[in-house]
Amino acid sequence: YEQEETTLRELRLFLRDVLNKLGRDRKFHLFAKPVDTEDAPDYYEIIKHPMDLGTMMSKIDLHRYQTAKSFLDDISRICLNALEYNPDKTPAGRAIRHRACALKDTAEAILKVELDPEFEAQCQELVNSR
Ligand SMILES: O=C(C1CCC1)N1C[C@@H]2C[C@H]3C[C@@H](O)[C@@H](O)[C@]2(C1)O3
Repeated sequence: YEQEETTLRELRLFLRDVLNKLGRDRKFHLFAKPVDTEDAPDYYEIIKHPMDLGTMMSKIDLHRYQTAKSFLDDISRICLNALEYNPDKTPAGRAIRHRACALKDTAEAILKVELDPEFEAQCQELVNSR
């Protein structure tokens, strides 16, 4: 049991570090907090599964991520929502779409370099065993 808690603690530390790296990049600031309906009144009519980097940090602390894959799934959700809501028809929409793709690619690139596949496999085994 202790070994399992040690593994999950290490995962939380790793994921906070990844989020901090993404949060330091100014071009990802628009993904930092939930979309404000003041700015986009129809946003939550269109986007049914909103996600943002601040919510992800809370989810880490709530022990909502048992694997790095589930963390990446939420990053992909942020990207998908941005592509869905922001059409490729205006410079503003294109800029958001570009940054959404950069967010996803950057997160995947960090994990490719910093995440040990063995460690991720150990996390997945933990999920399977529970
Ligand atoms: O999709 C997003 C965010 C980017 C990733 C989440 N928004 C929808 C609105 C449209 C556009 C301009 C502002 O109205 C601002 O509120 C938003 C925020 O950007």
